Amino acid sequence: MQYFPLFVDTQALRVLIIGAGDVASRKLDLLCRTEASVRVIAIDVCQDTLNYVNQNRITLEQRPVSDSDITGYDLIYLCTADKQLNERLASIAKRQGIWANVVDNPKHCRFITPSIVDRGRLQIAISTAGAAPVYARELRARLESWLPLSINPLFDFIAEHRKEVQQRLPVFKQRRVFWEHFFKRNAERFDENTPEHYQACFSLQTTRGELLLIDTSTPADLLPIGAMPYLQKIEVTYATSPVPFELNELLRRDASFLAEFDDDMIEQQLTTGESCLVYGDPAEMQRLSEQFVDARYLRPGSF
Ligand SMILES: C[C@@]1(CC(=O)O)c2cc3[nH]c(cc4nc(cc5[nH]c(cc(n2)[C@H]1CCC(=O)O)[C@@](C)(CC(=O)O)[C@@H]5CCC(=O)O)C(CC(=O)O)=C4CCC(=O)O)c(CCC(=O)O)c3CC(=O)O
Ligand SMILES: NC(=O)C1=CN([C@@H]2O[C@H](COP(=O)(O)OP(=O)(O)OC[C@H]3O[C@@H](n4cnc5c(N)ncnc54)[C@H](O)[C@@H]3O)[C@@H](O)[C@H]2O)C=CC1
Repeated sequence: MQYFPLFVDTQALRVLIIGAGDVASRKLDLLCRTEASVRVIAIDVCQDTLNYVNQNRITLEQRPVSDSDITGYDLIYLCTADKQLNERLASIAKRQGIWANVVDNPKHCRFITPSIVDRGRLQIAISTAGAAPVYARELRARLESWLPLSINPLFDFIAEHRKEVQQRLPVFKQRRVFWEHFFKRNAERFDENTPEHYQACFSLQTTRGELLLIDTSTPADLLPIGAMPYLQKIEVTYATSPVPFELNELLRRDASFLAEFDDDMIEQQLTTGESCLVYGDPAEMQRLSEQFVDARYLRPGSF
């Protein structure tokens, strides 16, 4: 990974763009959506750039650039069609510790501009490490047609309710399960049902069944004493190995046994509020404990 994606806070970010042609104006369109302060220095200025000046979004100096302009910024975009000029200014920026983007030369770029899907709080940045910007653009177009417009208010809704979820569900794992359920139920759209889905996930959380995992290396007499009440709640036991007599004795008489199952079956059972036990080899139990974030993996000393 030569280029590492990160998301920069643009409040108080100072940006300088040299050049105001087509390419500069594409970078400007992106930057003007942010909270950064933007200055442009260029000899010829396209209409797009002038529009931003008229809206007081940017400041413009219509003149040739000089070396002394390259100071006091966080980011600089070098967008003239003069390769040598771009490179010279990039090396000045480098000496000053300013991050430069040279539009005609990735080798001199401290960072590159991704193709961006901008949906409010949801931002998707795509890069091909400079190999194929047109592919990045086409992938963006596909993602844009796939994501519903209402994804913007959805993420505003989520951001507004994040605190409430933290307060109502004090355990980290509960919150993770809550949000997993929420996205499964509500998907990516925001409509009149979204608040209902949100509320329903709180009650799902409380009625969801317990998932217990015991591996074949744990003898029944070494199971933690605190696990006994949970074992008594088990309605279904999924076992890939024969369940030892001593463990069987700890389970309810009416619990059913199944030797064949998959993750979806377990999930369905838990969602309907039934508690399950899975008994099998340690590697499989480890996998399940990662797959089901709310599982209790019972091992000696685990309570
Ligand atoms: C390295 C990078 C540096 C940077 O600019 O930050 C860079 C470099 C160069 N681009 C060139 C050409 C084109 N670039 C585009 C388009 C985009 N270019 C963008 C980013 C980047 N371009 C960075 C890498 C991003 C990545 O990792 O993929 C996008 C994503 C973002 C944006 O610019 O806003 C935007 C799509 C936005 C969108 O629509 O979503 C088109 C198509 C078009 O114009 O429609 C063409 C013409 C077709 C072609 O040549 O491929 C040339 C050759 C110039 C020449 O030959 O003279 C160079 C220089 C070189 O490769 O040496
Ligand atoms: N990174 C990218 O996405 C792409 C990069 N390019 C490259 O970007 C470069 C710019 O392309 P365009 O915007 O089409 O060029 P352009 O010629 O339309 O614009 C150049 C701008 O630089 C200004 N400029 C030139 N010399 C200057 C100086 N000494 N002081 C101040 N301003 C000066 C001009 O006044 C003009 O505003 C080209 O080298 C092109 O190969 C082209 C396509 C995509």
